Amino acid sequence: MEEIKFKISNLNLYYGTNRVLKDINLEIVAHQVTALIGPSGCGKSSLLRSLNRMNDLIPGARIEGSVLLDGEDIYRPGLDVADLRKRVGMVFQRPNPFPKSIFENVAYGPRRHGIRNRRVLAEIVEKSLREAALWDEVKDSLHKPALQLSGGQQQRLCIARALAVEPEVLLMDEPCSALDPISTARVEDLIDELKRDYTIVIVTHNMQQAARVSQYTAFLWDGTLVEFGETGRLFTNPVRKETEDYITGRYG
Ligand SMILES: Nc1ncnc2c1ncn2[C@@H]1O[C@H](COP(=O)(O)OP(=O)(O)OP(=O)(O)O)[C@@H](O)[C@H]1O
Repeated sequence: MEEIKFKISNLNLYYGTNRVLKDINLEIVAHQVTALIGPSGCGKSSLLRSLNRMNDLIPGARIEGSVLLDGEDIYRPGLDVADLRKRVGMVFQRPNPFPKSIFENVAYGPRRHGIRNRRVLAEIVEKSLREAALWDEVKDSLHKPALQLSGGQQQRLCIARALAVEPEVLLMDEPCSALDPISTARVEDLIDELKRDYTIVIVTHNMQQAARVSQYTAFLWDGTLVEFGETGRLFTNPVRKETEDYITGRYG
């Protein structure tokens, strides 16, 4: 039986009076990649952000319904949001390294969680950079400014930074949209490897990318989850007409 990492039930999200997610019911399978697709403004990023409560940072944002992580409601009163975001890490559209060295970017999270020992930090940095498939390129320049890396390297650095606190889930919001095709291919290969150890949810505008990297796909339209299923099936044999029109490029 597949393990369910997130169980999203009757989720509504409002920004002020604007309801942008409508009665979403969705289960995210552990150790698989789930892609969120749909036209611009349909609520993909909002749904992604509701999985680690990043929407809490938006004034006027409010949710109804529940999101269970390993069976526990992440919106329950008293939940430690910092701890939640340690378990559910995030990588953004544009690589956003800190203006510090490569080493310090990756060591930042572990330091914040109380790790001070230099040798332990160095081990975490190496392990995370290896996992993000960046180690070989930067091992001799760990103290160089991160902002001197190429865009594709910076995005892998941001993935390493997210992995350094040992999350269980990685949320990726269009992680390749600022990358060239070669860097995109590297990040896609990486996503495939990372699913062994992590549960991944990725927002993408690129349907070929969704088809390449994910095992499950959710198609959203105007805040509603129109169709969800195994990626191969959804792309070859969509049940809903809206899905078919979208994936064949008839709109969106
Ligand atoms: N910070 C915010 N404050 C108010 N409304 C917002 C905010 N962020 C998004 N919205 C609105 O919520 C709706 C869903 O936006 P969201 O960014 O989740 O969609 P999306 O599918 O990720 O879009 P895109 O593909 O263009 O990034 C849109 O109508 C958008 O205008």
